[in-house]
Amino acid sequence: MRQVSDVKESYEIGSKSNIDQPNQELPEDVLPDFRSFLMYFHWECHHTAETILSAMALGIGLSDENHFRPTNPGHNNQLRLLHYPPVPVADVEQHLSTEMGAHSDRGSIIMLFQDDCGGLQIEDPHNPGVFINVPPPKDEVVMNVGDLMIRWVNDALKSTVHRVTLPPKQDRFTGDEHMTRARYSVPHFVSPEGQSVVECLPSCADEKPPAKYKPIE
Ligand SMILES: O=C(O)CCC(=O)C(=O)O
Ligand SMILES: [Fe+2]
Repeated sequence: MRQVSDVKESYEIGSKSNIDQPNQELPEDVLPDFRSFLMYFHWECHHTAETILSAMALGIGLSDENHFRPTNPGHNNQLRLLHYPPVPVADVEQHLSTEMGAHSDRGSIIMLFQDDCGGLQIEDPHNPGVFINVPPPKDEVVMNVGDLMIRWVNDALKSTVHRVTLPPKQDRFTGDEHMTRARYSVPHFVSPEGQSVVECLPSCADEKPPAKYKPIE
């Protein structure tokens, strides 16, 4: 079997109340204000996520727009800083390395901030195996539905399979060595509390379609 390596570096932080995954703090004198800014940004992202979750609750027909708040209070969220360092374009074209392989994210919803490099793709839900470019929107956030949310809503929403690959051809490399440009992205993963039971919402299941997934904790 040929090994395909994912080439990236990441740093993650979450709520200080998450004692199962304590933050690995950088010393304050190494990057002054880094910690406090990241904590501020983490909670700003969560507040925006709460608004999105409220819109989703109304969109799927719940009468309580705050339905997802008690199970998603933010203490199990993760803010991930991602750096995809330059790699030879030929390695990616020959499938010796990839930026990030195809996957769906686990939690409730995911908000993704990215620079202008491009390379993010989603799988066409109607054509498995066919990937579509998601051009980097300026000053916008890309939002994905996570694997736990689809259990709540009984597949009324889909969790998006996505991957990161080479940017479009005209912008694929820099320099004589044909290296990719460094890419930076910041996903914020919103996940339910560890003790929450994720089970099909009554309004999303009747005989047609019945609940497709068992409750999980
Ligand atoms: O870097 C990106 O644009 C996507 C990151 C991602 O999908 C992830 O970290 O799960
Ligand atoms: Fe992802």
